[in-house]
Amino acid sequence: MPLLDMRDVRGGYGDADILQGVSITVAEKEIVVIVGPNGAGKSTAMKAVFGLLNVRGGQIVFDGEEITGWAPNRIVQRGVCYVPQVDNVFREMTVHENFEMGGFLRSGDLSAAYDRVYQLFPDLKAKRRNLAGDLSGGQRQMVAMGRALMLDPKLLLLDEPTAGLSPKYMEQIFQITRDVRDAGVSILLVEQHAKQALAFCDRGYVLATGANRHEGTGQALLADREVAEMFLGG
Ligand SMILES: Nc1ncnc2c1ncn2[C@@H]1O[C@H](COP(=O)(O)OP(=O)(O)OP(=O)(O)O)[C@@H](O)[C@H]1O
Repeated sequence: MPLLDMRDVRGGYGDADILQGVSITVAEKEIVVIVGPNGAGKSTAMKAVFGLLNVRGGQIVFDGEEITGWAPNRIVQRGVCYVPQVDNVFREMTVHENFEMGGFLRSGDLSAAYDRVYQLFPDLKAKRRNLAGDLSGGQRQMVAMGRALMLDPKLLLLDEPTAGLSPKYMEQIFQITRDVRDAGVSILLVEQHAKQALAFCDRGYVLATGANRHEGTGQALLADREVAEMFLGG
């Protein structure tokens, strides 16, 4: 049984359905990427998992329990964390304070959680007293991921984590995403950099106009002529 099983989900923000039947699964310790043209509903599909959408059809099962219609705070408690594309750090707080905020919902000793994030993001250790707003875009993205990881999620949702980053930082974010997976966390991410993301993920989904269009291993999708011609720029 997959960790996340989103089946035939329909829904939107107001009355109109943006998702017309989207099905996505993520297995334990798997990195799954959602790609597709602008406005395809990639971010919306991810928001549906996190309870940010009016879901009007289909169902979302996480770790054996149906979470369709749950509020985000309850979904967080169940083990899913979401890193939005923008405004994902407290800019006026230090790196360490951002991590503290991340751990706020957890009780008990957080020292192991701090050790883990500083191990994953060694660059941030030296910058732990710097304001998050003063960091580079790539480092801010790491703060956002670290803050989410303070909650020790089973599934991490990343909305375009490499948006606006240089190729060097993009590769670094992908590498860190692998490290996070190797530490036992499953990952679902939305990516604009479709080629690079398909090359790095385990499995991918191509969405178009709010519905599934293609799915397969990253390598299979990269090798698919139709996917290449229609979605990857030939
Ligand atoms: N908060 C919102 N309220 C109303 N409509 C929205 C909202 N967010 C997105 N939409 C609409 O939903 C559709 C799908 O948007 P979504 O952001 O999921 O696309 P996407 O595939 O992630 O593309 P992009 O790469 O452009 O972000 C678009 O038509 C968009 O205008």
